[in-house]
Amino acid sequence: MAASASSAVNLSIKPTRTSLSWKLHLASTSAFAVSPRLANRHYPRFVIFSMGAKPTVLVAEKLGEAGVNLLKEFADVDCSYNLTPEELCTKISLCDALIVRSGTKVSREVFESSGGRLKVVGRAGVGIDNVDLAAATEHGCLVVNAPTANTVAAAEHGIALLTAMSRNVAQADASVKAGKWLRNKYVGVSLVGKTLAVMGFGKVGSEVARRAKGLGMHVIAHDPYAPADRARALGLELVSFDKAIASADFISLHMPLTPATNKILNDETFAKMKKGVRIVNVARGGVIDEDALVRALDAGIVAQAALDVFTVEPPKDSKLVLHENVTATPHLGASTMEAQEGVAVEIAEAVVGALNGELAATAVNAPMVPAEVLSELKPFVALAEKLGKLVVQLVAGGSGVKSVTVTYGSARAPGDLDTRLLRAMITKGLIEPISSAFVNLVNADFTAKQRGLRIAEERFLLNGSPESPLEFIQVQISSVTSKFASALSNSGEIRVEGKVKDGIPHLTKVGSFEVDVSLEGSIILCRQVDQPGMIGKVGSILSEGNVNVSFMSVGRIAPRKHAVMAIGVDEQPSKESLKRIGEIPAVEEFVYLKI
Ligand SMILES: NC(=O)c1ccc[n+]([C@@H]2O[C@H](COP(=O)([O-])OP(=O)(O)OC[C@H]3O[C@@H](n4cnc5c(N)ncnc54)[C@H](O)[C@@H]3O)[C@@H](O)[C@H]2O)c1
Ligand SMILES: O=C(O)[C@H](O)COP(=O)(O)O
Repeated sequence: MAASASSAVNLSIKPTRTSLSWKLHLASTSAFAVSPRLANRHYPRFVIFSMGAKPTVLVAEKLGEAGVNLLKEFADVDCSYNLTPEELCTKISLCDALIVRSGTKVSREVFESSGGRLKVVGRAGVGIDNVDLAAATEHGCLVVNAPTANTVAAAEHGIALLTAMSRNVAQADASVKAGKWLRNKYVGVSLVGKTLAVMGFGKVGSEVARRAKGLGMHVIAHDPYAPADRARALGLELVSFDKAIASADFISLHMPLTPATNKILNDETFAKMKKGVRIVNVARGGVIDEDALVRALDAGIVAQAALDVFTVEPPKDSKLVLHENVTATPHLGASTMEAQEGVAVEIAEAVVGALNGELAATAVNAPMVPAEVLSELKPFVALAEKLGKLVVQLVAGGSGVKSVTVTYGSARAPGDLDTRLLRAMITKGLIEPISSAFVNLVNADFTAKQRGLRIAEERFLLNGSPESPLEFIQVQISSVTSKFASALSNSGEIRVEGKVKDGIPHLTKVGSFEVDVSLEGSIILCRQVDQPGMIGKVGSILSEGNVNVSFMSVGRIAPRKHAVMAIGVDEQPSKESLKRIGEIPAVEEFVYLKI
């Protein structure tokens, strides 16, 4: 894969930020006290941590007690319900995490108002259409949800609405309470033998399908992304959208609200349905054009509708809700005691895990990297960030970094190496030293794109054992000038390469020079005429300046020609020491790099 140029971005070198703010990096220990139950998980941790204080979690909607208790073991928990948007924006700057259900709009303003402190939004449920995901990602805020605990509750509510609607339970109940006895008016329709089209064959849809089959219905499903074998396993057929809506006696909606599903039931699609079709919606109100549904009900195309969800919740002065053939519930799909306890625990664990650095399995806007993959990539993650940091400091001020190529040398088969994490850390290394941006796994790709920085990845397939995921990582920046000309490869790119040795990241190549210096502390790269006494001269200047040398390595093209010396230093040399190194006659160029 070749790197291709994209729009220019001029990155000026600024001092590296000291991180009083949250950091995203791998660490073996946790910054926060964790409940024994959570501490038992042995994941490498992406610590997004503060300075040892307990994090603050704002719970903005009622959450099951078990979840709140779990959060309290780890964080200061502020349960403040029914906040206005303005109150939420004010409070959020004091919070590290926010937990909501579907009733709170987590808008761009919320992320902007957080001043960078908000690091996790937990959605205690499935649908994340009330969270501005793009804004979350841009602000480096992880969004996690609780996708499984309310599935059965939602499916049961779907079935409850289906059966209640077909037998007019709600309308009949209201009439009895009004003192009427209308046995002829409320004659229903049977379900057995009728065709039910399940639209969206995911978690809830498949549970509804299973239950509807138990009621003797003929079930078909439409889902462009569902595997056919999952449908076959339940003994039903996946069909096209048009076939589903045209052949159904009942339609049950179970797809997420996305730009593609927004108002997917509209005048045009209602016109294609069987006259007298009945519709259940426990997904999201927005998948139906509500005005069109009123028209379809009035025209008798739709005989009845049972709705748990609405475009605007709660609906106001809604003709639809008041329609006599509509049964409405106030978004109760997930509202069983069992589901709410389950969701609360599921989201509390996800939020605590995320605050504590684990890559959440239910992350919505970040790659989900399995724990085993994380574990084996851990030393390479550190290498990736350090190489990124190093290479960008080799760029001469004023050169715009546009195009970076990362080459992974590995004996693993292509496709058997998940590089998203490594790419994110290289991006972090490239961007953070030269900007005030905070880059993490969530926003790395976005931040790179926003800066017009294109990062192309290549694989170099090595012979040998694929036991280790990687042999080396090489990072190249093209179309720039370097402040250390020896870092340029023969083809003119700034190039550095590194390996992991005994678990420690090492720099092993600079331009065409082989070196070997551990990437701890900082580094002086120095090009000189290869001659005796050079190591001693540089070493004594550093020791006179009280700078401890941790590592030294010389790479040369041929004896007595040019050599590049890489010196690892524990302390930052003074300007005077650096000046004296530059004045050694055989030294042709040198650079001091912070890592
Ligand atoms: N009423 C409630 O209280 C309640 C409770 C739980 C879930 N929900 C909602 O139910 C919906 C489904 O939840 P889930 O947990 O089953 O989600 P899911 O992700 O498991 O399933 C959604 C399915 O919809 C499919 N889909 C996507 N686009 C589609 C399209 N254009 N046409 C047809 N299918 C499409 C997906 O492939 C997926 O299989 C979500 O909108 C969720 O928010 C509501
Ligand atoms: O998407 C969901 O999980 C459901 O719509 C439930 O929403 P709720 O948590 O607001 O009940």
